[in-house]
Amino acid sequence: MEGTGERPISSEPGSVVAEELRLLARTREALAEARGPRRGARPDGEGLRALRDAWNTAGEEDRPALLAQMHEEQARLERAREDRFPDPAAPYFAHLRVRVAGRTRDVMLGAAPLLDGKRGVTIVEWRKSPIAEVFFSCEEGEDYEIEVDGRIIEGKVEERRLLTFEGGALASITVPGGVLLREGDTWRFEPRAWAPRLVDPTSPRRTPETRNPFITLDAEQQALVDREPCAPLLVLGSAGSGKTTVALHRVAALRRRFPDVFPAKRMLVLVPEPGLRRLSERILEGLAVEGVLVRTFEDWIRAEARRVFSWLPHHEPPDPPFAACRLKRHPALFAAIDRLIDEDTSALARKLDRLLGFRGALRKELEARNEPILRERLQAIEAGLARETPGEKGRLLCEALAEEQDKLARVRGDHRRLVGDRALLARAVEASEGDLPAGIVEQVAAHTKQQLAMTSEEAYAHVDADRLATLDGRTLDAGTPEETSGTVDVEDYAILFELLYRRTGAGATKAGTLSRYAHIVLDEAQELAPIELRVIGRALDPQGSVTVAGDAAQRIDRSGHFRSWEAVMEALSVRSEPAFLETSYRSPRPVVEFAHVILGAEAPAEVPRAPREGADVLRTIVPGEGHAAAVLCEALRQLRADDPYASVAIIARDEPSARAVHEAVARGMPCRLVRDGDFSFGPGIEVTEVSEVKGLEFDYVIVPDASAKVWPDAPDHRRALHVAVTRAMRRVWILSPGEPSPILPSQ
Ligand SMILES: Nc1ncnc2c1ncn2[C@@H]1O[C@H](COP(=O)(O)OP(=O)(O)OP(=O)(O)O)[C@@H](O)[C@H]1O
Repeated sequence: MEGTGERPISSEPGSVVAEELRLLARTREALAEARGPRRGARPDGEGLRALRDAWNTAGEEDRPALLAQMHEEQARLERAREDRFPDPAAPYFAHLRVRVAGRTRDVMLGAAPLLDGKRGVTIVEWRKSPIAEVFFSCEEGEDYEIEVDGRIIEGKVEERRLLTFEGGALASITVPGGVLLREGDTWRFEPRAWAPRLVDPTSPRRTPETRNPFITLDAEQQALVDREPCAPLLVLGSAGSGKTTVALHRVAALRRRFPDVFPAKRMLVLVPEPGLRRLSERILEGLAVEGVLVRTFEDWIRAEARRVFSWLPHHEPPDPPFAACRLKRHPALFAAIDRLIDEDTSALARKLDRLLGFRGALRKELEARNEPILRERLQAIEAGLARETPGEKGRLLCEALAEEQDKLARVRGDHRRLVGDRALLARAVEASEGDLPAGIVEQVAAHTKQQLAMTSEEAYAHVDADRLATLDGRTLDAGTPEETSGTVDVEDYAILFELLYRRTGAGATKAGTLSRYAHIVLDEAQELAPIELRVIGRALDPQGSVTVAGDAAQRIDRSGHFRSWEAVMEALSVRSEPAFLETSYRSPRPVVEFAHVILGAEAPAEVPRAPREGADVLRTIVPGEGHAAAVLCEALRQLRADDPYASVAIIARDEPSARAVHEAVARGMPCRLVRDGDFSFGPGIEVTEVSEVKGLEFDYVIVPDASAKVWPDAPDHRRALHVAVTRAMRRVWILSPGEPSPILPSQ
């Protein structure tokens, strides 16, 4: 890029404004020229040229169709050209002035690039360009090095400014020590920093030693831990009130006091996410408990199902439809299972009726013709009917069932029918009383059909294996809709156990048995569906006990099947009055109060007690994602200096948002994108999504995407935001790029 040839900007506000306005004017000129006349875009596409040629040689009858195609192509080209240009109303959001090889250069950062050497205008894409990284990672006056096309380029940052626009006009410019704000035709200087100072001034800095402090349980918690070993325990309470702590301390206490009744191998801790699995393992380790199995529910039931139903396919679909997950976990599926079993039983009853009718006919026949073969048949039937159990019908039914002793094959057939038979699926929809949409039947049936279809490897089993090998070593169906073939959904495992139980009254097949435990901890139990809870209940020894911990306000499972805690305990086949923990230990008072308001109508009547004071929740609104990235990097850089051993979680709404934020922040500083619970539980910056952080905690929590678009006002978004902010042990920062989420309390 060429230098502007202008004097470096002085700190005098007028000259800064004048220079930015000049740059803007030049940019708009460059933009107008680059975009060209709006109508009649140049026919620069190959496709359009080909269509024009075809038009010249086409007969009259083909021309209308060709014309339509040409219009379409033209529109496509125009769209493509439009998309590549910056928005004239706000063409960039940042200005970087660097000195490279003795020359000064101005680089603007925006969503779309623009280059006009003649006018000295360079706008780079902030997400991709190497020079944009300098803006995010360096202070004014710092030297930098970047790699461009394999070459190292060195330079020095001279100026770094963030800009905002309102109604197409420049509205603010950051300058050292503050910001210049336009007010009508004049500009005013306001002393304030770009980004808020996140450090919590009320707590001492973290040191490596201040992690994992030893906890003394309060009297209420201790009483729960000391409960009768065989009594079930339901422990409820708001976020951070110590539910996990109590559940795991109870495991330690049972191990310590009754090692023979509760051997480690016969104790199971089930959690919803891998992050909480790892944290629970660490806490148990801290309590000197070894050998207790800690699993996510999915991992546990997958392993159980694969052992008991050895014929199961080995793969789960990479991207299963939400409809299947929703219906398969819905309590209304029980109605479909009932019908499936009933239909089968009535088929057997019909068979029996025929048999009884046959006996009557045989008797009459024998009276008429006294033939030995008829006598033998009648004797055989009567012998069968006369065996000692109450009621002929019931006995015959049992016999008929016993005939089909291969229960395994039966469960397999039942399962295929249940998830593939439209009439049975429709029964579930009907039983849901409007909760499940009618269209879900078709979606699930189609998904099942695809799952039962042969994979390409099976279909082409007769072809040489090396001819079937793909270049990237993946399966033939990978990345195609056929990759669902030959798979089983994770939700099917609980259904299979339910069917097995209905058929056999037990959880065993020839291949294996559902494991049994002397004690099971169920953490974040609000996330489990009744059909899943029933399997867990059956995995409990008859004398075994269970600790259930949860908080209905934190349920973020998208399929939303939680009804009540009574229903949870009933599905587990245990009874216990709930115990409530009243004190929020994790977060300071301002965070607890903020999180309470976020819940809206679902908030409990009382704000949880929070004995610890702390810093206010910070809130920042910026015009867009580019600004958000710049402000985030600035604030994090400062936080790293202020509290270097702190753990910082940037918690986005979902995975795509977490990826985008990570990509942006990683331009400015080291940070990790965390998936599958791979948290460090130590100092550093980690970017993740809400569903990953259930049950976890971090010193600082940043919600980086708190806009109306990403967090609309709906109960599930409210609960998810509540979960995100209640992870904070010190401070919360809510950053809204664009219009803030309506969930946020008014300031
Ligand atoms: N009696 C106590 N005194 C001090 N700190 C405690 C006490 N009980 C629990 N804590 C701490 O409070 C934090 C939250 O505890 P825990 O994770 O058990 O809460 P939770 O109710 O399971 O939270 P969530 O619902 O968010 O999963 C932890 O850091 C824990 O060490």
